[in-house]
Formats: sequence, C-alpha cells, structure tokens
Amino acid sequence: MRPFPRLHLITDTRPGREPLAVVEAALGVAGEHLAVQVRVEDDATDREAYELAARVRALCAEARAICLVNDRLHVALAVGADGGHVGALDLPVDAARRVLGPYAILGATAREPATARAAVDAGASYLGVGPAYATRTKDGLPTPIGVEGVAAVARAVGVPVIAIAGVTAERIPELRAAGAHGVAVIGALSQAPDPVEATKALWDALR
Ligand SMILES: Cc1ncc(COP(=O)(O)OP(=O)(O)O)c(N)n1
Ligand SMILES: Cc1nc(C(=O)O)sc1CCOP(=O)(O)O
Ligand SMILES: [Mg+2]
Repeated sequence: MRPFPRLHLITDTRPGREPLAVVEAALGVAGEHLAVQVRVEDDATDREAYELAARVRALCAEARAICLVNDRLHVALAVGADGGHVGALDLPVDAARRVLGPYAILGATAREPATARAAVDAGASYLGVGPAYATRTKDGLPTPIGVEGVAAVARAVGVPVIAIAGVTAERIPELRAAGAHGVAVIGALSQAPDPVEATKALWDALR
C-alpha cells in the first residue's frame, strides 16, 4: 500500500488566486507524494466545484497524486476522487463513510482527543488537526491549539494526523516532533511568490 502523503495542498479559490497554477507547480515538485484537497468557497456553486475538482483530479491522476474533495462528497464521487474531508458542519463521519464507501480516503477535522477518537471510530482514515497556529486564511476558527494540542491528538489516535493552519516550512520540524504525520497548507503555497520553491521548502522539511 502507498504511504499516506505528508504534504496536503488545499486549493485557494478566493478572488485573485490561481488554484490550478499552484496545483500544477506543487505536483511538479512533490508528484505522487502530494495530496491535493479541492476546497471551494461556501458560496461556490456545485458546478464550479465540479469543474475545478475534475481538472484537479486529472492533474493528480497524471502525477499519481491523491485527490480529495472538501465537504462536497457528491462532487468527490462524480469526479472519481480518492476521497473527501469533512468537519463539524459537514456530513457526520459515519454518514460520509457510507457515502464514499469502505475503501475511500476519508479525512475528518479534530481539535482535541475526544473528537479525534470519535472520528476514527466513525470511519475517518486521517485527521486534519488544528488550528495549529493563527491563520488569516479562514475566519471564525477557535484559538490555536499549538504543537501541544497537535501532540495530544496524535497520542490519542492511530491514524495519520495532518496539522493545519498557519503552517510554514519552518514550523514543520516541531509539528513532526509533536507526532504529526504531515501538514496541510493553503497560504504557504497560494501566497508564495514562487510556488515551486515554496513546495520544495515544504517537501524538504517533511521528507
Ligand atoms: C486537512 C484539513 N483539515 C481541516 C480542514 C477543515 O475542515 P472543516 O472544519 O470542515 O472546514 P472547511 O475546510 O470545510 O471550511 C480541512 N478542510 N482539511
Ligand atoms: C481550511 C482551514 N481549516 C482550518 C482548521 O483549523 O480547521 S485552518 C484552515 C485554513 C488553513 O490555511 P493556511 O494554511 O493558509 O493557514
Ligand atoms: Mg468542511
């Protein structure tokens, strides 16, 4: 079985961003070691989500990378993605598992050990754990849990923990030391002046 990717790139579809260019740059560096999660803004239409996901899925297939879809599991199924990711406002994890089937990759957001254990019991195959640090990318998040919070979740579960929020290449060593299997990033790549160099820095810190 393939090792679960340590680097997860989440698409940034805010105005002025170029999600496909960033995905292509990252795939060129990390290829099959990358997971790309297609995440669109809440007010995007399903058609917009589908069209982006279909293009990302094709790029990932060419690079043998994993393609996941955030929230919209019908879109994940429609494009033949490898799986999906759900959080507290999305389908419950057990329902998401029923939708995606037993073999799909299913990520769930967890911010502390009890939720993390419940998500794994309900069928999550990895956890997105954060906010590890403060971030400007998403509003309304709770206070960052820090590396100690990531470590508490990592100790509680046996599935890969993917740290999220405010992650930079410089922060990866302490997250890995805390037990994170890997990291998920938006801004570290989508706001980088050179996404190729930024992917190299992230990947070098993870391997
Ligand atoms: C890897 C990863 N971790 C956490 C999240 C956040 O999911 P959620 O809490 O459902 O919030 P939205 O991303 O849907 O706004 C994630 N997407 N990926
Ligand atoms: C989509 C998302 N979910 C988070 C959570 O903590 O659940 S943080 C986040 C955005 C992360 O963006 P950046 O890498 O730019 O900080
Ligand atoms: Mg969600």
